[in-house]
Amino acid sequence: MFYNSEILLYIIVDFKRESNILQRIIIIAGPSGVGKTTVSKYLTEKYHIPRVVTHTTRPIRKGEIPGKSYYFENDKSFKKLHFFEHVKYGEYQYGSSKEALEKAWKKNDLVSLIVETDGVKSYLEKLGKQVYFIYLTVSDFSVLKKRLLARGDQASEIDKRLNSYEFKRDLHLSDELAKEAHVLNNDNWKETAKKIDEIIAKLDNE
Ligand SMILES: Nc1nc2c(ncn2[C@@H]2O[C@H](COP(=O)(O)OP(=O)(O)O)[C@@H](O)[C@H]2O)c(=O)[nH]1
Ligand SMILES: Nc1ncnc2c1ncn2[C@@H]1O[C@H](COP(=O)(O)OP(=O)(O)O)[C@@H](O)[C@H]1O
Repeated sequence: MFYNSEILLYIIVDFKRESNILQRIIIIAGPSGVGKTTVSKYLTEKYHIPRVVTHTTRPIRKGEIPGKSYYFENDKSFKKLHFFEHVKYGEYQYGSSKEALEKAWKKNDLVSLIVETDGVKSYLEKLGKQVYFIYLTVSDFSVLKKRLLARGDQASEIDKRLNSYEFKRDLHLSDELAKEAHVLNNDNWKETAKKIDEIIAKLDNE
């Protein structure tokens, strides 16, 4: 009897894996400086939730680690990659691969990914209910520039970023994405961390 129920449990777990019910992805979006990387790091450090590493042609920033923050590419190497989705943001290319997603899912059934809002749409279309979409925002957009300066970004890069079409677009959500989003205000990190803890507890119980 005990043996049979063990087999049954194995079949259920295996079925869930096969049908991808267990594999989920927390997608984090929002404007530059809002705290996407900070949230992703918190998920990794506190909950061992790995981040799907994406590719970019933008220059590496102070404090970033190649292969961990991003895979840093040039225009030629970027063209050779096989992407799940890719976009131009400002003057640089960004893209995520199915291989990187599978690699992260091999480590853990719950992973995180940072993308801009067109990327969010692609993931929602392709992965549907496996996606938990967090949109980060702040009450006063003027803090974003201050945070980018405090992060040590170059002033010239900050100006280009803040004036880009994509940055301005991602200050707000389209109606279509708003329906799917869990909006999190990140004015205050302690409060944000508490809200993330609640989200993880909820996801663990689903
Ligand atoms: N669609 C898509 N967006 C990405 C990808 N990787 C990063 N991004 C987005 O590209 C934008 C610029 O990223 P980054 O240069 O690191 O600037 P940050 O927002 O200031 O940290 C952000 O909105 C990221 O979410 C990707 O693989 N696909
Ligand atoms: N709630 C917050 N209050 C103040 N500073 C924050 C907060 N959240 C993140 N930061 C800081 O703001 C800067 C930008 O955060 P980051 O996570 O890199 O943003 P993003 O990845 O969205 O561009 C970092 O220096 C980070 O430490």
